[in-house]
Amino acid sequence: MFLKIENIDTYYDATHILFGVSLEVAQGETVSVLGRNGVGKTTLLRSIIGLTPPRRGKIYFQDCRINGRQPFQIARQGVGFVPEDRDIFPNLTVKENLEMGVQKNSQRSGWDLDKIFRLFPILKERRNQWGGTLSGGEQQMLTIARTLMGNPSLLLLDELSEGLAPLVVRAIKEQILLIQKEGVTILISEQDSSFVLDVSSRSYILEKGQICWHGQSQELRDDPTVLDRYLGV
Ligand SMILES: Nc1ncnc2c1ncn2[C@@H]1O[C@H](COP(=O)(O)OP(=O)(O)OP(=O)(O)O)[C@@H](O)[C@H]1O
Repeated sequence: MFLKIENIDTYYDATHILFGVSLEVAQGETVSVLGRNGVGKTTLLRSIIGLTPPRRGKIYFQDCRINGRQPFQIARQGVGFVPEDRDIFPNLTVKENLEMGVQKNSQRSGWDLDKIFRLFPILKERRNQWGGTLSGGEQQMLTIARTLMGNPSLLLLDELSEGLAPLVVRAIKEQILLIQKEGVTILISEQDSSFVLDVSSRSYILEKGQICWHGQSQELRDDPTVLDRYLGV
């Protein structure tokens, strides 16, 4: 299995957040993690990248045990994390921000400035502007693009659509579909199911730090009662 999470428990100090979470993502697949505010979606992604390592359980990436390794080591192995808070450098230009994403000595290749600019034409237009002058949606695209410059084979996307206008969300959705076509495996956390059910083949629903449902995204699209129950939409 490409990514395999076995029975993890994650804490912030004494606060127990994830309870025996297990999840799998196959190579080339896009999987979504859905759940209301505060159920532990971000914590799950932070557990994988090693920012908040689980205290119990195991995480395997490409059959290597990664929990216990440092975030930079996990990133070097090919896991890219796009955090919720659009973590760009405001005082660097768009092009410089992208260059910061390059991982030297990486065995993986595929993404360069030309390819990124084909996927995100707006970033090409803005390439000499300061990162801080971009709109929220453009900053979100820049964060995704910078992470792609590190040639991740697994991309962790945390609540991309938060606070963005529907038109921007639609553009980002199209970009995710193109990133999938490049063979990147994606795990995406979202509160807004309408956005992710169209891009993911399978979904997991988190409630109070536990997986309470998993199955085909199609099932959630066809039967809104499950979403009603767990997401209250
Ligand atoms: N650094 C921290 N220290 C203590 N508790 C935290 C910390 N970060 C998050 N939490 C708590 O952990 C729980 C899970 O938070 P998490 O951010 O993983 O949820 P989420 O599902 O991603 O929700 P959101 O939509 O708010 O990001 C919440 O109750 C939150 O208050």
